[in-house]
Amino acid sequence: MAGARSLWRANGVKEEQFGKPIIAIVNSFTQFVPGHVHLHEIGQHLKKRIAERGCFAAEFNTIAIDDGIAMGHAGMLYSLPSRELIADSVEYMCNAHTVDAMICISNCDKITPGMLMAAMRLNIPTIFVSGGPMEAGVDGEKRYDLVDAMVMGADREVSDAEVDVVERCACPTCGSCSGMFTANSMNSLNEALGMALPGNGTIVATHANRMNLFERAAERIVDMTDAWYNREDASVLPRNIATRAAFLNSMTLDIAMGGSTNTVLHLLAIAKEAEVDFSMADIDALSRRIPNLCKVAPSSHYHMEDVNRAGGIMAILAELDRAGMIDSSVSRVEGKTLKTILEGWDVAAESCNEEARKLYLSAPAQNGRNLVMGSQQSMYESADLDRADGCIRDVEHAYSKDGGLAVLYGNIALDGCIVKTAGVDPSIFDFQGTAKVYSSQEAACEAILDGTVKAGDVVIIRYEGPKGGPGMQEMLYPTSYLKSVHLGKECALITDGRFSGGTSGLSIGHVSPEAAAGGAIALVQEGDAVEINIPKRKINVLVSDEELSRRRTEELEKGRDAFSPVDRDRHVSQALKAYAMFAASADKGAVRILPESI
Ligand SMILES: CC(C)(O)[C@@H](O)C(=O)O
Ligand SMILES: [Mg+2]
Repeated sequence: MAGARSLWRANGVKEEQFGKPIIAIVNSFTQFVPGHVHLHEIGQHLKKRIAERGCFAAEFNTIAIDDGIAMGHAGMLYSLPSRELIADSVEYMCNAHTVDAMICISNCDKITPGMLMAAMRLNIPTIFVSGGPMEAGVDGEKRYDLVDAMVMGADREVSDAEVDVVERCACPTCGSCSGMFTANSMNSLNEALGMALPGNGTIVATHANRMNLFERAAERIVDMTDAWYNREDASVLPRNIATRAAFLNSMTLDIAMGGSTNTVLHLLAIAKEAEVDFSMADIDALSRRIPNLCKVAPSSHYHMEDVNRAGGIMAILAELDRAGMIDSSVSRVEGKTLKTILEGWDVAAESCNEEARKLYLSAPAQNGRNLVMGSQQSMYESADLDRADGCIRDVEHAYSKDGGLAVLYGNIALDGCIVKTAGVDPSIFDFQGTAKVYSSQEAACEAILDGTVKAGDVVIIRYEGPKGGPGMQEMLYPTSYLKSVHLGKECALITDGRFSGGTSGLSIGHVSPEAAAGGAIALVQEGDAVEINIPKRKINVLVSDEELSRRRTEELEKGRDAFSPVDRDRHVSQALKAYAMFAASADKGAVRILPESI
């Protein structure tokens, strides 16, 4: 292979680096996404650190889509499919160049899951480190985030001048938007899965300790390659870290935090790549026994920086561990069990180490616009260790005994659907209303804003699933608009599409099978009564089985046009059609399923 070696020399490989593992720095830097805007130089910085340890590292980039910018127009069709594109491109680059290990620099919504899917597929030593959360926006005593800007922007009772103030302050720094939105949910889950170091989900992007985290991850990946390639220690491989027990831990954390509903989709997809048996039935079972220990925006006034001050993800895992709700014998990227890591990193434990105590005091600078990673060193004066009334609660003082997510089943969701109960007012846990049916997000938004949707309605948005959209749009606008018109507690919304982590209210998504795959959500008619009962995990359109099957026969008589929207004019590109052709419904993670013959 003299040719390849010659080219590696031209890439900068030194004589002494031949024969040693090649480590890919899989970066997701882009200037289109504030969560990634600060990642330009970090890749090269890590390359130097890895070289100091004797290995050759080479950087490549993945794409990254900003859901908040893509939202509300046709751009959102591309967001979820970009996850598969990211996974594929990492596989292409790594396999084409026979990469031995990866350090994955992710952050926003689809990048962490896309890279995790690739890590499970490739099963080479891999460590993740995310770009970190954005600081919350500050206006006097008030804290704002992106979702506040969206909701207030459409609220007729909020003046343009007020909206302008919030728009300018809601997203002050680099990093992933500051609430428990999808990016932060995934980066927190990744910490619980064992693929990222403590602090990954919660240290703000601007803090010097975020830079330290990157450096520690670079050190660790060199040790991980040594463990696997020189000592045959397989415990550092992704599939030996992300085991079924680890997936259950990760989902448990999500339920305890009331994370974004997108995590369900992504964990199912990642588990499929890892060939781990993990399904909606597991999520359903967990949601019935895991309490809600932490509420973050949009479900409370707390932001990720407050979770960090309370001890971050390790503190929540430790509370869950004390109650016997997770399996802490799983191994992690540190090469240690979760139990061992919790001993050193749980701020509520006496055994907590000094490094951890300092890390969890990392604070936002609250100094206005700052796009530079690791550029400030503000520290909280004290930690939030109030487990009865603080940001993180112990099991005894849980926000609710039931977790923050629930899987509902019924005649319009035979394979299930998802609701973030942490964001639903308990007064509407049991809700019955009248269906108003729309075949696109746009049509539903119009109806909400022009007053067609009234108190007591159940807004059904169908043909927005993985196949039907295609791309399973994230619909923060209709759910935010319901709040803007003050119907947040008076209406429900049901869709085969999905939501942003910023969504709260009685918003039920991921209805499976989706309308375009023949799901009964396609058979709901305007004026039908719909019942939703969260404690009983039920969702039904109140028409008889005979009537539903009569409607199904009528739909099928349309032949080629059956189970497709009649009144929608939407341009779908070739690229999206290719995804739609293979996309499974949300209960399978919206992954592409190839025909068995291929
Ligand atoms: C733009 C948001 C809030 O990040 C959204 O994309 C999410 O999924 O949470
Ligand atoms: Mg999103």
